[in-house]
Amino acid sequence: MAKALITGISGFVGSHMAEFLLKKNIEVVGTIRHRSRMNHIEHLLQDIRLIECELRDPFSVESLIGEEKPDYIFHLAAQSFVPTSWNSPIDTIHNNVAGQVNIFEAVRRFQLDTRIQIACSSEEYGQVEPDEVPIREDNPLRPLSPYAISKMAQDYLGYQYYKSFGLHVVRTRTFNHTGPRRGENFVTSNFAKQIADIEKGKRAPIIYVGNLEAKRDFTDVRDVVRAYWLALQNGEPGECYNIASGSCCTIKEMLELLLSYSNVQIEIKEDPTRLRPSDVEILLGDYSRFHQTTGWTPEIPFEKTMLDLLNYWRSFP
Ligand SMILES: C[C@H]1O[C@H](OP(=O)(O)OP(=O)(O)OC[C@H]2O[C@@H](n3cnc4c(=O)[nH]c(N)nc43)[C@H](O)[C@@H]2O)[C@@H](O)[C@@H](O)C1=O
Repeated sequence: MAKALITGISGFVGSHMAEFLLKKNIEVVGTIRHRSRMNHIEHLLQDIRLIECELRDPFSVESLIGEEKPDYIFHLAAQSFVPTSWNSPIDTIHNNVAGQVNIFEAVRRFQLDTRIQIACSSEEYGQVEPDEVPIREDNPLRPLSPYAISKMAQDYLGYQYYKSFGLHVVRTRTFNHTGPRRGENFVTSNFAKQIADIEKGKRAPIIYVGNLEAKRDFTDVRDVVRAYWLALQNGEPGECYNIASGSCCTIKEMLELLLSYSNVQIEIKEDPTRLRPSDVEILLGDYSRFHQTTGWTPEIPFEKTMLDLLNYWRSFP
């Protein structure tokens, strides 16, 4: 039986990745930290193994990799919220970069032929010119946040460890993704939760928003984890691939879709604290390189993703 290690298994994507791999009969081991919340993976605890590991600590990572010797690593653990990266830039960069270097070094030390997927991001493209969409992998990277810098470093470290040491690293540059369990800081989940709370009478019928003009390309998380699996089956080591839906909408259009699923009358109000020092205007991805290599296409329509997300928040008392 093949064995997969998922870093950040208790997180949004990690929990969906674990579900996907278990259905494929892969043995699943995941890293958690002492303060990790377990609510996303409670239903899986019988079928997975959890190991406490601080990825920033090289000793912790070395003993984990040496003990487990996984066939696959899905490296999903990260500080992934862009606004937090302005408040704690060094922490974001250190967390995201050091954790990954520790994994690479441990795989190298034990001379494993582990296949490693690393979760890079469309945020790396940053400032995109109107004639550059849909964005291809060879577009210049013009990062606009410390988070984007941390992901560029992860991305290029993946390239470098492949070139220097032959590590089997596949770099997935994923555009926005969402679905049930999405953290409530992120815009889709934040708006869905506000609507669900208004429906329950827990708050006044006013939804607070930030920049509604930004355009984003959303993929369902369940399509994304399938892409990560295919990246390690058929992806070229050292290569980077866009994972995207190939279409985008404004945040306003996304909000209107969510509101169309609700019967309550809701007022929209801008909350200035939700505006960012600089916001990426448009992210629209061309995923043809990944499609040609793996045959992947996104399958779940955006309308279903957003309804599932709203119903997820409605399911809480
Ligand atoms: C690919 C990339 O995708 C994600 O990064 P993100 O695009 O920053 O995601 P988000 O959901 O925080 O914002 C999306 C857009 O929505 C705007 N927006 C408006 N109003 C609110 C609002 O009220 N809250 C938030 N959070 N955003 C708002 C906000 O200004 C931005 O333009 C992460 O997964 C990241 O890890 C990643 O890699």
